[in-house]
Amino acid sequence: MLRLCKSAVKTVAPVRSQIRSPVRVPARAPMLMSVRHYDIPKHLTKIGEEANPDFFRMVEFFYHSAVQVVEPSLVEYLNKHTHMSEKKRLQRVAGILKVMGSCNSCIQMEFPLQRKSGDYDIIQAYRVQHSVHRLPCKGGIRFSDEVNLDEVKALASLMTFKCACSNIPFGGSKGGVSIDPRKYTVAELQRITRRYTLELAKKNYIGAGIDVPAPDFNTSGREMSWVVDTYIKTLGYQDLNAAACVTGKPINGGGIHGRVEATGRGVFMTIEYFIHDEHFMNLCGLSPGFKGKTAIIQGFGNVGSYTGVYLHKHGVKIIGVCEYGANIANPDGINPTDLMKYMEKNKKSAKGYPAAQPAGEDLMYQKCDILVVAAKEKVILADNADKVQAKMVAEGANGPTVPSAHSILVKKNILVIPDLLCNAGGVTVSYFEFLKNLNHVSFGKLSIKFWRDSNTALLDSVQKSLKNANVDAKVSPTKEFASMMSGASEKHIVGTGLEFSMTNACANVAAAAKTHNLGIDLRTAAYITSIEKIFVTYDEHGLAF
Ligand SMILES: NC(=O)C1=CN([C@@H]2O[C@H](COP(=O)(O)OP(=O)(O)OC[C@H]3O[C@@H](n4cnc5c(N)ncnc54)[C@H](OP(=O)(O)O)[C@@H]3O)[C@@H](O)[C@H]2O)C=CC1
Ligand SMILES: O=C(O)CCC(=O)C(=O)O
Repeated sequence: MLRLCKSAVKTVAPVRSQIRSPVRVPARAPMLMSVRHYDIPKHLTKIGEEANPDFFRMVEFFYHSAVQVVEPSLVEYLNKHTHMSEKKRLQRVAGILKVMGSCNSCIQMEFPLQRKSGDYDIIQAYRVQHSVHRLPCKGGIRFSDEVNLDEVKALASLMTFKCACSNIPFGGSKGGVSIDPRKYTVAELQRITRRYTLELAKKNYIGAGIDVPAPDFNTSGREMSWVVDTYIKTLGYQDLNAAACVTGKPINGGGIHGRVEATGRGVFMTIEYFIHDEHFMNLCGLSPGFKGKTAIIQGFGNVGSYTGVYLHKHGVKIIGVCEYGANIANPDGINPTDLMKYMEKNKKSAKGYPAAQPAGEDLMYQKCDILVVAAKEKVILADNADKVQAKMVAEGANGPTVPSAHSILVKKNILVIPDLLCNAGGVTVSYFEFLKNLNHVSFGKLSIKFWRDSNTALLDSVQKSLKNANVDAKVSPTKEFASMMSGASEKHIVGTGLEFSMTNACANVAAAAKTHNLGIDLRTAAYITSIEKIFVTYDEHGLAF
């Protein structure tokens, strides 16, 4: 796959490993080196033009396209192995890139379910571990009648690159059960989830050190409770860390404050980062800042609704919401919290929402500043990308844009915040929940009393000093200090930890876009930051026995 073109000369930057600065990282001074040419694998060469490619092929294509840009600097990075010949270094780079692009393992299962009616269904389900370069692997479980092996492989590979992009030390995996949950009773869904978990446990595909699922499309804390309960009561009964076998659990079952809204909150944080970046705003033709901005949200489930809540809180007018079978619009703005309450009471449908008007099928293509796509994959295709009028697209969903559409959006100077960066808030807070479970104590619990006592003693001491100096004053904490006297709460730690992580990831991606002269193409930049980090791991740990 690698071909060496000795004649050409190009400037590229060396691999940056684990940039940790929470603020914008300046692009490194480029280094002079020879260009190598990396060929996209043959089976993917047409994917860039296909109208509706397979999902896994799509992610593979994005990965290999980014490799084409970054491969010379990976070769350069291996110059540090002075004992290796040039040939060996090239072989090592090619080997690492092959491993990184391949899927480690997949399981496909079929099990029976007796329906309430007495009939039997055969349920098909999957779990894919794309990368085990870090363990455990991490990725949600999706319930949808569209689930198939290709989709789960694609989603698992996205998890690999997503975790690396945000410095979350996990490999990538994903699970899916091929059912339409609306067609099953709650009791039936519980039996499906428990049987699925048992199959994962028997096949060694779940466990705190192995593979840790979480919620995704059509699943939530309820299903995660069933997962952890099944695991603890069966194969995990001797495992002290059994509660860490899944994240996104309700608080009472070992969950963490802030996971429910984490993905949407993270989507908002990425929009916030780029909307305040003058360079990228110039490229897409928007004025920096939230003032006067409008947004349309496609998919108002967990991710879309919380993204809306945070955008609204920061003054962005939500002028349209596209939901399955019910598009609604209001040029004066929709209140997302109010809409969430309405949908909760209205069988999760936005139909008939009184504070907005029904809108046509083309709502997604109406003029707005920010389009949030938060429903599912392959929504922006070659034949509708041209219709998108937003200046920014935030990919709350996984894989909403196919490669041919991605090229059209880039040509139109639309700033796309790519899925692997944009929706990483969920897995980030899942990581915090995982740590909480391994610690067997919630964040702050051991130090709260100490901080309260210590700060109270500080105020007493100031009061006494004033008294000794004959100053008659009552020392009392300000409202702000009073709220911090007991140190950081779990909620506070999760909020600030998430912000640190998302901002850092955005800064790394922005820096990679500049270093590699990618202009507005943040997707390639995001893949590059992930590839660089995973590459260093394989180089240091080794890749084959
Ligand atoms: N939950 C999480 O933590 C994370 C989720 N994601 C991704 O975000 C996306 C959404 O997931 P999540 O919010 O959890 O899922 P939910 O099931 O909570 O919400 C999905 C929403 O999208 C709607 N929808 C489905 N198809 C369409 C369509 N064609 N047009 C408009 N709306 C549609 C659904 O409506 P209806 O209910 O009527 O079908 C539902 O309201 C997925 O791609 C998922 O992989 C990414 C990172 C983390
Ligand atoms: O929270 C997690 O572990 C994974 C969430 C997820 O499935 C995703 O980011 O797509």
